Amino acid sequence: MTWINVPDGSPFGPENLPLGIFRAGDEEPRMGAAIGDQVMDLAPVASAQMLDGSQVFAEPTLNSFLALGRPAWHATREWLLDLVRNENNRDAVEPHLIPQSAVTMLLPFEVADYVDFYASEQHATNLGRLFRPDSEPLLPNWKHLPVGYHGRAGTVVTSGTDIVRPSGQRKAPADDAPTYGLSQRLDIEVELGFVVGSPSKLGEPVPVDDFMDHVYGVVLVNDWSARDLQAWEYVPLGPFLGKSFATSISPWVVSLEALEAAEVPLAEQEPAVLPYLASENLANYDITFQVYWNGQLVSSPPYREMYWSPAQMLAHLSVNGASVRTGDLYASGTVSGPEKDQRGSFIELSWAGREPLTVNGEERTFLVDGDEVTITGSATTPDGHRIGLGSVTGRILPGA
Ligand SMILES: O=C(O)/C=C/C(=O)CC(=O)CC(=O)O
Ligand SMILES: [Ca+2]
Ligand SMILES: [Mg+2]
Repeated sequence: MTWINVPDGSPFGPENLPLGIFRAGDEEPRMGAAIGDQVMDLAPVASAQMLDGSQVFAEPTLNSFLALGRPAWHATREWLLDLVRNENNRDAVEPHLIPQSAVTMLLPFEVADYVDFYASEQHATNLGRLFRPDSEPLLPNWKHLPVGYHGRAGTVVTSGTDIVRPSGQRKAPADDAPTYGLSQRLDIEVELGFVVGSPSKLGEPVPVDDFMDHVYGVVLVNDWSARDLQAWEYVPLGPFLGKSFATSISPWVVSLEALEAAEVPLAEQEPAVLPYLASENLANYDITFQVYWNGQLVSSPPYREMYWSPAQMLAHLSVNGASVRTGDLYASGTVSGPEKDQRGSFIELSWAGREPLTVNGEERTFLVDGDEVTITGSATTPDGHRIGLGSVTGRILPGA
């Protein structure tokens, strides 16, 4: 409950309170919390209350806040919950509520390192069938470790950024030689991204049970993928230019504390994992995404079906002693469920172009210039409230 007007069905009810960076007019960008259709401007509220460390709310990225760690994240959440629940705060807060329509949302944090996993069994099986039709779809390592690769942090962009169609080398199996040109198989990947707050030390793996100490929250991710570039370049070192041209994230970072109400146990893993990946407390999130292609709903991938938990991903990416930094982003990998209308990429939805979709009356396989894709996602908790992640959107511009 809250004294603030929150429209029915809003992704940003009073239990959620995600954080982001907004710009109002020509003022300096700073931190805000989403509540209903409004942004709470945190810096003036915190400084009027002489809150300890209130200067972090005036910064143009979340990084300083993220570096504070779990006790401070928790205290901030308690403070925000009290602000929105307790009507005594109305006079202090109301002047600092700004309509979201009046602000521009920016990239919420400076991305340190970016890692992309491959944690959906359905997606990995589908892509195995499409990319490697003559072998077993799941490679022998897949159920022993969360497969991933290091991506390009500098090309992570915020929702609303236009995506220029990339060029590169392509060679279909039937072609004699590679050619250079614009990607003809531009695709999306629906993913959940985990945002690291507290760093770890070089040489010290992060134990699987320490996930909550390091990860602050989540964002929506669209890992744009040029399938023709990818198919030719990826053996044996994995994705490179087919993925690195742009990755879009949503502007609001939803805290793990808010998402806790939507936790579900991880499904049993068979074969059993090695001890550094094992824990009694492995959880997943009951989040459902929606994919809109030029406004038409084409898929609803379910996160709860993911094979690897985010805690296992963090334990694995640091097990060799690699440290994590404030602002690291690691993405789950494409989220695909068992049903056709739960697939998280167009290569799967159109079965590599062989089974076109009908989008607003037109046949579609991969993205054409001018197309716009919007991904939304939310969890409904057992007590019936909704924790929304907002949306991430991007439009394809012609390449040069
Ligand atoms: O199976 C492959 O060769 C590669 C598949 C992907 O596109 C990898 C990827 O980006 C990971 C993911 O999003 O699940
Ligand atoms: Ca991906
Ligand atoms: Mg990408």
